[in-house]
Amino acid sequence: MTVEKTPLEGCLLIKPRVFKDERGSFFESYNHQVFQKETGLHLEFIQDNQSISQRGALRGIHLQTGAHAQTKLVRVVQGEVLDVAVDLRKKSPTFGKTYATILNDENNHQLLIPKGFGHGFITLSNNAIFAYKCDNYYHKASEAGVIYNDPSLNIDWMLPKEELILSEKDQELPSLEKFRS
Ligand SMILES: Cc1cn([C@H]2C[C@H](O)[C@@H](COP(=O)(O)OP(=O)(O)O[C@H]3O[C@H](C)C(=O)[C@H](O)[C@H]3O)O2)c(=O)[nH]c1=O
Repeated sequence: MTVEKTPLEGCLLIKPRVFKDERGSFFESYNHQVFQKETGLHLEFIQDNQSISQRGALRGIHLQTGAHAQTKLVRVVQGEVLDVAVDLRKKSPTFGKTYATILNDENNHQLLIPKGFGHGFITLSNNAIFAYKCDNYYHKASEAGVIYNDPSLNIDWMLPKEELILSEKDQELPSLEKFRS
């Protein structure tokens, strides 16, 4: 696997080595030893999540705060999403800055979303199976987030507004400014 830095400190783009033959393809979606060696990070992922979304479904921008903050290693098992990491670390020089990349079942790319980052994605394929590893357990009371279309984030979600499908919760998330205050 190769590991590429992004403009946001700690947010890494990970490209696994894919073996293809006449039957199809194979790759190690996670190897603890290789991950530690290539990233230099000593993380212990303790919860795996999976969500299935239809085209236009936009989940985010979410994070857990404080002692329950999570590092996430995210990927697409099937389909395609635009995945977005938002630096919400209040003392970071890149606070409010975003990094977006296409994750799909062709490139098999993964994104490492550090603690303190907001995370969201929009589903671009008819359906998408999204899987990710977390280094801290779900803790509802620690959930926070920022509204997906905050103008100061300037995220191009690629689909027209009328195609977007959001949860009630996500439609009521605060602005970046409110999150920061
Ligand atoms: C995240 C989570 C949720 N749940 C329950 C809570 C709700 O009853 C139901 C759906 O939760 P929610 O609507 O928050 O799911 P998503 O919108 O996919 O949330 C995720 O979306 C973005 C992209 C993220 O990065 C986060 O991991 C996570 O916030 O699953 C659990 O039981 N455990 C969990 O770890």
